[in-house]
Amino acid sequence: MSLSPLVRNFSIIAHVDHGKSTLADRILEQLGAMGERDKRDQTLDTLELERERGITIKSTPIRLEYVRENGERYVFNLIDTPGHVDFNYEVSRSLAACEGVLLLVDASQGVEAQTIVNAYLAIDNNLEIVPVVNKIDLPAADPEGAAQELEEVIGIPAEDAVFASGKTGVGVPEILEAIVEKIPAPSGDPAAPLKALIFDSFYDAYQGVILFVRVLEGTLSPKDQILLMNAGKTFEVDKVGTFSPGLVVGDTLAAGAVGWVAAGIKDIQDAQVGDTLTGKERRTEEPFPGFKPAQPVVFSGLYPTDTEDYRKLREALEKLKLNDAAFSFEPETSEALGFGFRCGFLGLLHAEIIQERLEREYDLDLIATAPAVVYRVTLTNGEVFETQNPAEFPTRDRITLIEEPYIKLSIMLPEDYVGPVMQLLQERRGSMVTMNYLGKRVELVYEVPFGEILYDFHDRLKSISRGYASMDYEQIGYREGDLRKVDILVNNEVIDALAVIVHDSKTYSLGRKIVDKMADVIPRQMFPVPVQATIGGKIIARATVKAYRKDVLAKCYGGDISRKKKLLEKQKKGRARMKQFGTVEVPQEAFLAVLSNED
Ligand SMILES: Nc1nc2c(ncn2[C@@H]2O[C@H](COP(=O)(O)OP(=O)(O)OP(=O)(O)O)[C@@H](O)[C@H]2O)c(=O)[nH]1
Repeated sequence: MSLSPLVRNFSIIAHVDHGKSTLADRILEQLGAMGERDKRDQTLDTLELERERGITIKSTPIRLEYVRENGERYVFNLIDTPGHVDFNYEVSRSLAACEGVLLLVDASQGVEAQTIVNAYLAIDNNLEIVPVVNKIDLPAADPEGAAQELEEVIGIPAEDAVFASGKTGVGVPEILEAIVEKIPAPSGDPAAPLKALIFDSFYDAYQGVILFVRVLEGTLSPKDQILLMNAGKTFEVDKVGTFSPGLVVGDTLAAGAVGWVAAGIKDIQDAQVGDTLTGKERRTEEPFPGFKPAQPVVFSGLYPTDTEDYRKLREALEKLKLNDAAFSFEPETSEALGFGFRCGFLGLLHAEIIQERLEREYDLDLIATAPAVVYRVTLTNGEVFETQNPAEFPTRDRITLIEEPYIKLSIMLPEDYVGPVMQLLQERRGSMVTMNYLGKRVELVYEVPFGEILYDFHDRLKSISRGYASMDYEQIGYREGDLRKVDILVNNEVIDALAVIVHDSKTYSLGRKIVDKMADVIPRQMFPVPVQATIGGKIIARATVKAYRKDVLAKCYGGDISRKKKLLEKQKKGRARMKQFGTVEVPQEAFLAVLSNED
């Protein structure tokens, strides 16, 4: 007998801050899943950093029991999804493990950029959508307006929306009923060959990698020999179980179930999100479609400020990597910064999180170089290679074609700010795809080079729109770009770690800004320090860090001109020696000078 008719697998999706965690907690509370011990705010967000930043990074499913008024008992598997665009692939895999979603919209904010993107992820996965207009307790709430927007923008009938508040709990019983009524039970044949989708994983020091899986077909039990189809590796299952919250050991997981598997997997690279489990002998015909290996798209160099910390940094990176298939690092040497690592991330937030964890949890002081995307370069000899390290960029005369990654960016904003935001997008080399009016709000869809939004785009967008604009994006592949490498020289020496790749139209303005900013932050030396920006050896901007002027003449009250000359001569020599032997201290700020390119 299969239990699946009484199972509901679902997820909650929403724009950031629309109240996903709060509502999830209220549902947990109503279903009695939160013992006093666990009753902290927002059980679903686990990492300390997640709490502080108020965002969800790792998905943690929870198994709940719901008893209807007529006595029917249901098992709800609530699968949480990360709340940031860097992790959209993880979101899409978590959704693939569900039959339905609660789509939350803040009643005072209405539909935002991430509401739309998430709703489409759900539609692409053929999921049933239960629309929920949340935070209706707010004085500024306009539940009907928000429901209407859902209908206009996404095509979900306004009358289907459940009005609720995660804060007061109103509407939560209706949501639970809607989950039973609208979201289909999982299907799948428990007797078929095993087919299970990995939608998340983490590394446990004792059991190895723990896989979070949705069983689509067949059954999974301890001692089973399994094959990870994309990785091409086989393992023996140690334990399986469910979530309650926390890992609870069970006997088997049958078609329709959401649970976890431990199979002595040591390397998280072997068990990537999106891969399919099947039997080693009795295989399913096709893996679950849409597998994408985790691939870093943003790169930055990380160097210990204290060279003694190199080993400590390596060990910390290795530990973080155990738990994060999407993070990569390899040793790199910079003439300026010494020994460090070139690290790859899913996006800027991911980069910031890892850096912060290194500094906090591993007590490391780091210098991070400006983040860069992956460029594709075709050389005159026909060779094509990808590089994300400006220091490795070939010279102009060896290049026939440079391509850069593009994204499709959607922005929701009040119509009053459309002009300035369009101007910002133009500055960032964006081209418009569509513009939709929704009452007093507008959805702008643009195609923009990814490198152009890496730095301060989001902050600028927020400040231009007084915080009202929201954005989301997806990658759409490579396009030709007229890009140049700008080198930065301090004291006439190229500082490799400061090189940046920039569009031809921006080389002069960016070069100017970088050298000015650097001249500002580099401490004064005993001699003047030139800071220059160059392209292919040609200087395009220059600034000088002024020297301290030791007032050697102060000692010669008037008096002898030859003595004055001698002193000045002496000072000049001293200066030359300093230049020769002295090293200029370049502070971390200078490495990020490129980031403040919009001042
Ligand atoms: N008035 C009111 N405030 C709410 C309600 N639900 C959430 N909030 C507040 O809205 C803010 C965001 O809530 P969260 O539950 O953290 O939002 P979230 O969608 O989980 O955020 P992410 O995890 O970043 O996606 C918090 O300050 C909550 O206290 C509600 O129903 N009514």
